[in-house]
Amino acid sequence: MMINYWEDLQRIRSKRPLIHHLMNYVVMNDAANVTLAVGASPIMAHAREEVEELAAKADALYINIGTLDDRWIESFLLAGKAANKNNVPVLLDPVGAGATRLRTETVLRILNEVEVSVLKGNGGEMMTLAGVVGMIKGVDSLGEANLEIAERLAREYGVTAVITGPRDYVSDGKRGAIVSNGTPMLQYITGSGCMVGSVIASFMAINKDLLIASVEGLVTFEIAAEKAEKKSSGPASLKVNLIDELYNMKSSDYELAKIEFKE
Ligand SMILES: Nc1ncnc2c1ncn2[C@@H]1O[C@H](COP(=O)(O)OP(=O)(O)OP(=O)(O)O)[C@@H](O)[C@H]1O
Ligand SMILES: Cc1ncsc1CCO
Ligand SMILES: [Mg+2]
Repeated sequence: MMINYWEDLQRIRSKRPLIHHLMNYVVMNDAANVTLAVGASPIMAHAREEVEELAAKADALYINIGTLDDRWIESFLLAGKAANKNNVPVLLDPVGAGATRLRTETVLRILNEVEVSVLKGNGGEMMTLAGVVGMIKGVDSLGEANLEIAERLAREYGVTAVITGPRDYVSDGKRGAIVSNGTPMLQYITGSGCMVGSVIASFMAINKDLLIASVEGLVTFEIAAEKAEKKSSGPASLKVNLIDELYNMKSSDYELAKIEFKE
């Protein structure tokens, strides 16, 4: 499959799509910086009084349940429905699904009431949603998934499923892809999963093919992370260098893409 990574990154940079985030408090600032570094325009807003207005005008909506409570949950649903009404693609990150009943039930409620375009979580979260218990500790995954689980989730929930981890598994129910870029040091930055969501959402804003947009987001973020790691002495410098590498991405960097497609 031919993917125009560089052309699509240029489209993000020239269009500067608005990415409306309902992003957890832990990662809010980093997600905004990552979104800017790829060339899109972030807004972090979760007040129930404004989310419908913003989601309706956004180029993509990113719902991340990381620091949920009653008010946030109301806003997730309002924003998601407003996005649906206006054909704005929706990415859902089910942070900590399986860790508590509230998280699992909230994700299922959103999937039921909102048409989610891309469902992206780590192995434990996504295996929980596929009915496999005990694979999550707080927000951390206790195991790696596989392409079959991604395909099952895609079919069951009518989404493009993205499962992150040492290898990332992507499926739209028909086509599948495995991305093997990245570095283990990403596990030591809180919110690396949340941040890759911002990059995927930026590609979703300019590419209607959700499987390809997901792969483009994963590959872009993870190649930047590989380059950043070479310049870093630990997680703190990795995070700073990662934002720089996203900003400084070159077309030749995409030669590092490690991707396998399954039809
Ligand atoms: N062992 C690894 N090797 C290479 N890349 C990895 C590894 N583990 C995670 N990654 C990459 O790190 C990013 C985050 O994935 P991960 O599954 O750790 O997310 P997460 O658990 O949701 O993170 P967070 O909750 O901190 O946001 C993805 O781009 C993933 O591919
Ligand atoms: C650590 C943490 N806790 C809630 S959200 C979050 C960010 C990583 O998922
Ligand atoms: Mg996560």
